Amino acid sequence: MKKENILILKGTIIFTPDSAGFEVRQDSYLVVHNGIISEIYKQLPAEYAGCRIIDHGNRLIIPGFVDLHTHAAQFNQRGLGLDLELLDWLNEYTFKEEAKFTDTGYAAQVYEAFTEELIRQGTTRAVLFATIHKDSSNLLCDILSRRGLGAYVGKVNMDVNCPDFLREDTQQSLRDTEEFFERWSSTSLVNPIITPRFAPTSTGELLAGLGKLAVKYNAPVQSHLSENPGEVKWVAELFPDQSDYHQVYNHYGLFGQTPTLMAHCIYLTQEAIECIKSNQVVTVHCPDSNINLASGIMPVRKLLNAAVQVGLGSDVGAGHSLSMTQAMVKAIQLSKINYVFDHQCDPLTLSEVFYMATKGGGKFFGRVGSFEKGYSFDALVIEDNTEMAQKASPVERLQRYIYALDASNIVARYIAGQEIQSRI
Ligand SMILES: O=c1[nH]c(=O)c2nc[nH]c2[nH]1
Repeated sequence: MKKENILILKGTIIFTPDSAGFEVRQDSYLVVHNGIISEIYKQLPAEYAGCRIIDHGNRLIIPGFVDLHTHAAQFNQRGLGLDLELLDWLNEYTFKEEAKFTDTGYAAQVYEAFTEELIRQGTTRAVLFATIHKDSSNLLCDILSRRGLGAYVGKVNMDVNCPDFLREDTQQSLRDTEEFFERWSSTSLVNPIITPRFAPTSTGELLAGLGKLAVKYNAPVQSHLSENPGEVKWVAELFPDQSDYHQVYNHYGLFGQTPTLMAHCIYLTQEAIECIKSNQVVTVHCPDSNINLASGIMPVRKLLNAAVQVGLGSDVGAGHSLSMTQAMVKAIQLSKINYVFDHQCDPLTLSEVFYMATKGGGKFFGRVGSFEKGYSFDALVIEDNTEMAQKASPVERLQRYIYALDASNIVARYIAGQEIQSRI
C-alpha cells in the first residue's frame, strides 16, 4: 500500500459495534487504507513508520452521523406552522414552499445552505426528499456530490390529492423519475431513491409504476407511514381494498421488496409490525417532528423488542433542526415520557440512540457508521477541552457533547476517508 493512501488519526476513539454499549479505545491510532478502516492500534506497528499521522491528542473521534429522513426542500420553512397537525401543515405551509422549487435559482440557494448545515452539524450520510421537480432534484445531487457528502436523494412523486401546482401527470412523473435514476444510479456517494411522498398523494397507477422502477433499478424506496391519526383514517378511505396502511405500499412492491425506509411508524397494528419485520423494512424515528406536529410517540422499544430496525431522522422542516445530537436527546426524552405511562417500555439508552444515529442507520448505506475493519472512514473529531473533560470518562465526555455541547465542538469531518470542510 502506498503511504499516500494511508491516513492515521490518533485520539480517543469511541463507537458502537452494537447497541448494547460503547467500544472505547483511548490514546489509540485509527488506520485507514484508501478510505476504509483497517485497524485500531494502541502501539502503531513499524510498517506505518513515515506515514502521515494526525495527532488529535485527547480529542474524541466518533463515527459521522447518519440522518435517515429529512426534507432538503423544507430547509427554509424550519420553525413555521408548527402549531398545526400534519395535514394542515402540509396544505398551509409545505406544499406552498415546495412549489418554489420550479425555480432552480431558488433551489440552488436553499440546497447550498441546507448542505452547508448538514456538514456543520456533523451529518456525513443522509437520506433526503427533494421535491417533484427533476431539475432542482438534479441540482441537489450536484451540490451534495461537489461537497463530498454521502446521500440518497428522492425526486418526490405526487399525482393526486395535492394542489394543482404540485400535481404531476402520472406518466410524466414516472418518466422524470427514470431519467433521474439514469443520471444518478452509478455515481459513488450520491444515489437516487424511489420516493412516493405518501399513500394519500399517490394513485395506484403511480405506485405500480414506481414498484416496477424499483425492481428495474434494484432501487431503494422511502416514504412516510402511519404518522398521524387523521392521515391513517384518510388512507383507509382512499384504499378500501387494502387491510392496513402498510399494505398499500406492500401491494405495489414498495415495502421491503428492495431496501426500504419508512418514516414515523407511530400508529402500527401488530400485523404491520410483523410485516415490517419479515420484509426487513427499516423504520425511522423522527422525534423532533413527532413532537412539533403533535403526531405521537413512535413505539421504539416495542419495535426493537420485535427485532425491527430503527434509525433516526431529523425530518426538517417538521423537525426544526438538522442536529442529530438533538435527535438523539429527544429520542431518549420521548422514551422516558413513554416509560412514565408504560413501565413495560424501558427508556432508550445513550448507546442505543448513538447506534441508531451511526451504525444502525449506516447499514442502509453499506458498511457505514462504525470503526470496525472494512467500514468506510466517516468520522467526526470532537474538541471538548474543558475542566470537566479532564476528569470525565470518554463515555461521559461523549454524553456531555451530545446533550450540552454543539456543532461548534466538531473540529474535523471525514467522509469515505476524505476530509470535508465546513465553511463556517
Ligand atoms: O413529516 C412529514 N413531512 C412531510 O413533508 C410529509 N409528507 C407526507 N407526510 C409527511 N410527513
